[in-house]
Amino acid sequence: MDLIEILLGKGEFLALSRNSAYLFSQPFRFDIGQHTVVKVVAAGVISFEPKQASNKDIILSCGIHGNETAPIEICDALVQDILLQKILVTQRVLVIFGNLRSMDVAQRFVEENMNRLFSLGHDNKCNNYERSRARLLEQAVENFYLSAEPDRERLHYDLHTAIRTSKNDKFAVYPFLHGKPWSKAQLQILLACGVNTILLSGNPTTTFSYFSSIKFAAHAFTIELGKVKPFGENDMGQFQQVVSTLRLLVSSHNLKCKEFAEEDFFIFKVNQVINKGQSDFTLNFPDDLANFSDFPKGHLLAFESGCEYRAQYDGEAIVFPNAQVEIGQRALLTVIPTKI
Ligand SMILES: O=C(O)CCC(=O)N[C@@H](CCC(=O)O)C(=O)O
Ligand SMILES: [Zn+2]
Repeated sequence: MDLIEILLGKGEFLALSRNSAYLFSQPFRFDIGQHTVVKVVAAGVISFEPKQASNKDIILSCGIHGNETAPIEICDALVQDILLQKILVTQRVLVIFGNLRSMDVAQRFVEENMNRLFSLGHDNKCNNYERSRARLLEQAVENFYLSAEPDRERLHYDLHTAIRTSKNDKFAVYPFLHGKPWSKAQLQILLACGVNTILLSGNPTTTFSYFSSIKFAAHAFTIELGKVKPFGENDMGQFQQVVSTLRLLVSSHNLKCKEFAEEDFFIFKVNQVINKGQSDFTLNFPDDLANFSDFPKGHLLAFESGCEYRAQYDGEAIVFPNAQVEIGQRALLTVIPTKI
């Protein structure tokens, strides 16, 4: 059996990408039935294009951090079902399994956090797996969006899970839009996915979602789906809404969502981005404290030589605390409630 027959017969694109990446060293394409063109871009990168007219270009990425397994399992099952003709795409879809090597070692990354490597330009001075992979993924995104008409709707949902538990279990980071309006229609899609908590970012970042947002005006989000678990240990019942909504999104012409209502959401804006400046950076709360735990004004949140970081508002909450990051990288976000 050749590779295309194996993909169409078993649908195991991710397994082959991880076990036999050499099979995907050159791009290739094939058809599913009479209706869909499949383009295999590289190991872990595959697109599906309906032959009939469509109006959306949708990117679903996962595994940018290799130990965030629930999104990887969700996208793996989706790709299998498309290849096996259990789902018929009606929109152009690019599915990206980001950091294949870090999946193998069940780590967030091998050498460097890939989600700090986008929009950096093609600087080859320091090279490693994550840097070259980030460049490949940027190129795949560019090719995917630019090979269709520009007036189509572009979406990019970059699916993650958080290192610790979260009081608001599923939440999305809305990248900084430089003054452009937030899309309420997009928030309704997120709500249909079971994501009712939104963090409005106030600055440019080097994340994958910000890259697609700023460079291609895509509706892009980092979407956090619960807490990191090893492969096979996710309770997939927790993801029914996101699974069914993403499947509808790629296989319908017009996903119907309910009307926007502010009270359906918890909206926060980022108040402080606290970067680790010294090796002795310390968080002043327990390792198992959940994301979105809040503090009174003046409470000491973290400290390091020469610096203290305190809550500036009553009710300021912590998100993504991580004292183990490299010096210079984000070790903590604080957020405060807001409205849009
Ligand atoms: O739980 C954590 O500390 C990190 C989970 C995660 O990977 N989050 C993303 C957020 C990206 C963004 O701010 O848009 C990350 O840290 O890369
Ligand atoms: Zn992540």
